[in-house]
Amino acid sequence: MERNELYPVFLKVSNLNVLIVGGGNVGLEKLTFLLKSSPKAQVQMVAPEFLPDTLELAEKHNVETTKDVYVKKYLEGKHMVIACTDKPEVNEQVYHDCRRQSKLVNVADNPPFCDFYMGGIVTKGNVKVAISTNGKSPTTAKRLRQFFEDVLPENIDDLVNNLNEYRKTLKGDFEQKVEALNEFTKGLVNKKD
Ligand SMILES: C[C@@]1(CC(=O)O)C2=NC(=C\c3[nH]c(c(CCC(=O)O)c3CC(=O)O)Cc3[nH]c(c(CC(=O)O)c3CCC(=O)O)/C=C3\N/C(=C\2)[C@@H](CCC(=O)O)[C@]3(C)CC(=O)O)/[C@H]1CCC(=O)O
Ligand SMILES: NC(=O)c1ccc[n+]([C@@H]2O[C@H](COP(=O)([O-])OP(=O)(O)OC[C@H]3O[C@@H](n4cnc5c(N)ncnc54)[C@H](O)[C@@H]3O)[C@@H](O)[C@H]2O)c1
Repeated sequence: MERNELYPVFLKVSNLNVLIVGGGNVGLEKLTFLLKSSPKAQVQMVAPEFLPDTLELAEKHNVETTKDVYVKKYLEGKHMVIACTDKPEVNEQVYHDCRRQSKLVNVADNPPFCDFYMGGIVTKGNVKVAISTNGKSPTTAKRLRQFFEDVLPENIDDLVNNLNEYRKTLKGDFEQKVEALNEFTKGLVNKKD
């Protein structure tokens, strides 16, 4: 069986500068999911035309919208870039410019031109589950997201907060704490270890 070898990370996009090149349907979709997870993400968008919905969402979240065609100067100071124009040659230019400057780049909907993929994301309080199908089926990622939104209990955040409090009350060295926390939570899984 083929195996997903991508390495997931949880980015603090409120500390990172993100550039979205393109302001159409796909730009709106990427911005929507980014802000849904990270409402304080630092984002700039550049495109000659923006959809009214994009402008409205951008304004709500202090996203800078720049009416211009893409040129390399917009990469300055950016940590990661998403390209989603309707011009494949522009998207590829963004990809190559970013690679040359060691910036992480995603050409939306174009897996070979992605250093990273956006995932399906479920958030319940402090708990976040990110889903990837290795770029093979975004529809499956969406359906799995909906499935986990349904099955993850709303009170999962209570467990996290209670364990955080319990951890603070524990005495002893790191290993003793780990042992106590594992003993306390072993009923959550069936495996005996
Ligand atoms: C998860 C999600 C996050 C997000 O967008 O933030 C996401 N796509 C979502 C939805 C979605 N996108 C598309 C459809 C239409 C149905 C379909 O084609 O399946 C649907 C479903 C729908 O809308 O119902 C079109 C599409 N997308 C890609 C291709 C190219 C290809 O597959 O080759 C095509 C075809 C374009 C064409 O035909 O030309 C590629 C990518 N889309 C990814 C992410 C990355 C892989 C994630 C993974 O590993 O699974 C990857 C590789 C790159 C990237 O964009 O990062 C978000 C669900 C959010 C949610 O609901 O929770
Ligand atoms: N809409 C979808 O759901 C969908 C699904 C799959 C694939 N696609 C593909 O993704 C691409 C984008 O789709 P869309 O629906 O967002 O298109 P769109 O026409 O709604 O938006 C394109 C955006 O790119 C901008 N743009 C054009 N030239 C630019 C440049 N030189 N620099 C910066 N921005 C520039 C435009 O101003 C506009 O904001 C298309 O190639 C489309 O075929 C779209």
